[in-house]
Amino acid sequence: MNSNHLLLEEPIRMASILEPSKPSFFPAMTKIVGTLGPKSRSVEIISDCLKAGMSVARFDFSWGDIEFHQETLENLKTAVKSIRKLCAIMLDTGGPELQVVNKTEHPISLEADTKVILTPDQDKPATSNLLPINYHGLSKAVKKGDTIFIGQYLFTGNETTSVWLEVDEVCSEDVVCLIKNSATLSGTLYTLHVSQIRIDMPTLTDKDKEVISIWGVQNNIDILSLSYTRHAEDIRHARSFLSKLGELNQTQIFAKIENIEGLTHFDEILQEADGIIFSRGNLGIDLPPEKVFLFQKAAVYKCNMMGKPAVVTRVVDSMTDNLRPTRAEATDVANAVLDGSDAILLGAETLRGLYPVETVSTVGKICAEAEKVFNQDLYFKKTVKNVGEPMSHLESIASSAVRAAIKVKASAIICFTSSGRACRLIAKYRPTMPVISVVIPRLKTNQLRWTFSGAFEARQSLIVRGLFPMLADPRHPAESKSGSNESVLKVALDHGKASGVIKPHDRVVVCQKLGDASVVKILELED
Ligand SMILES: Nc1ncnc2c1ncn2[C@@H]1O[C@H](COP(=O)(O)OP(=O)(O)OP(=O)(O)O)[C@@H](O)[C@H]1O
Ligand SMILES: CC(=O)C(=O)O
Ligand SMILES: [K+]
Ligand SMILES: [Mg+2]
Repeated sequence: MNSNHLLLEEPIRMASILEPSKPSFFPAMTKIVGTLGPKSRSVEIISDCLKAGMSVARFDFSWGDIEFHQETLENLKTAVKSIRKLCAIMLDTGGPELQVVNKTEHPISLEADTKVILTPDQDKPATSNLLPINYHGLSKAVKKGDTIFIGQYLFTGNETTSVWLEVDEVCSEDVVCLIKNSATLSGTLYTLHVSQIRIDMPTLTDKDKEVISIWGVQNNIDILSLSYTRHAEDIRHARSFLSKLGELNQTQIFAKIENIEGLTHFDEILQEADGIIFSRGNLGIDLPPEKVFLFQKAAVYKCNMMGKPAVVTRVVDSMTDNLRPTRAEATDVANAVLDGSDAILLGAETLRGLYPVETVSTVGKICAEAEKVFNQDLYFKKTVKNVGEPMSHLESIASSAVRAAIKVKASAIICFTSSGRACRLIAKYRPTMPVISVVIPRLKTNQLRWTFSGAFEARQSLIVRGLFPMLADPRHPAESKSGSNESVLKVALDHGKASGVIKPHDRVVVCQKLGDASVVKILELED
C-alpha cells in the first residue's frame, strides 16, 4: 500500500521520553482548526484558543444563523487584533445533511424493540413514535434491513442520546423502523446517517448558497469546507459559484470526504480541490470501523504527494467533557501527524465542549512531540521519487531549500512569495523547522479600484503544516524583485527573532528571487 508507514528514525532512549519538552513559541508545525460555537465565542476564549495554537476558525453552518456566526466572527476579529496573530476563516456548509426536525426541542424518549416512523412531514410534532426529518427521498433510498443512526450533531459516542434503527418497512414517503437501543434525544440538533445510500440532494444547497453570498462575501472567507463532497463536479460547481462573488474567487475549496461516495471518487476530487478534510465523524459511520485507518493513511499520502493540505477531524472527542484525552485518542493524534496530516480539526470539543482552550493546547503538544520523531528523511526521499524527473525549477528549488536547511541545521526557512506557490512547495517536503512565508503584496485591479493581493494568500497558508505567514508592507510590492529585498528580509528575521524561532548565531535558509534567478541562500546570523 502506498501509505507513509513512518517508523522512528532511530531507537529512542526510554529515559529521554521523560525529559520535559523544550518550550517553543510555535506550539506545533501541525495546524489546529477550531470550530467556534456556544462554548468558544467570547473574545477571551477565542484569544486563548489563538494563543494555544488555533490558526483557523471554522464556522459551521449546520447550525446557528448568520447573525449568531457574525457576532462570533466580530469577537474573533477583536481577538486577532489584540493578540496580533493571523487566523484564517473557514465556512463549513450544511450540505445534504439529514436532520431530525424537533421544533419544540422537548426531549424525545425512544424505547428499544418498539417502532418509530421517520416522516418527511415537518409539520408534525416529533414524538416517541414519529420523527419528522428534512428529506423527502429517504423511503426511496433505503430498504428493509438497512441500518440508520441518529445522534446529536458531532456526537462523541459518550452521549447516551444516540440511537440505532433498523428499517422494517417503507410506506409511501414514511420509513418504519425498529428501535435497537433505548435512548432519549435531547439537545438541539440531531443528524441522521444511513450507511452507504445515495442522497439525491445537491452538495451545495440553496441555503448554503445564501449563506455564502451573504456571510461569506461580507467576511472574505479564506476557505470553503464543502460538506459531503461526492464528486469532482461538486468542487467545479462550487468554484464556479464562488467565482461570481467578487473577492471570493480567491477562496480555496476544501473537499470534505464524509461518505463512501466521496471515498470512491477520491482521486478525481483531489485533482479539483485545494485541500481535503477527512470527516471521520461521518466516515466513521459510513465505513466499517476496521477500514477507517486504511482510508486515512492512503488518502493523506495522496494529498502529501500532491502538495495539498490534508485535515483530519474528530481526534479527541472525549475532551468535550474531560480535561484529558483517552490514551487511544492521544495516540491517534500523534499517528495523524506521523501519517503526514497538515492540520487537526476540532469539532464538538471546541463547539460545545467544556475545555476548548485546553483541548487546543493538548492537541498542539501531542502534535509537536510527534513532529520530533517524524521520519522526515524517508518522507523526503519518497516525495522526490514520486515527483520524478525532470523536476520543475520551482520544485527543485523548494526541495533543495528543505534539504539545505536540514543539512545546515537551520532554525527556520524564510521564503518570499506572492502567490504562495513557493511556500507550499517547501511545505510539501515537510521541513523540520518553521517556514516563515513572507507574502509580498501585489498591486491588482478589478477595473474599478486598485487593491493589494496577499491577505488571502497569507491566511490560507495557516492550514499548511510548517507555514507561518507574514504579510509584508505593501510599500515593498512584488514588482521590486530587482533589489535583493534586504529590508523585507530584515523585517522577516526580526519577526522570527521576536517570536523566538530565530536566535543569535543561528543559520537561516532564504528562498527568493534575485533578478531572474530563484536562489536558495544560507545566512549565518551574527546577532
Ligand atoms: N517579491 C519577491 N522577492 C523576491 N523573491 C520572490 C518574491 N516573490 C517570489 N519570490 C521568489 O520567486 C520564486 C517563485 O515563487 P512564487 O511562485 O511563489 O512567486 P510568485 O511571485 O508568488 O508567483 P509567480 O512566480 O507565479 O508569479 C521563489 O523562489 C520565490 O521565493
Ligand atoms: C467534522 C465533521 O463534519 C465530521 O467529522 O464528520
Ligand atoms: K457542516
Ligand atoms: Mg460531518
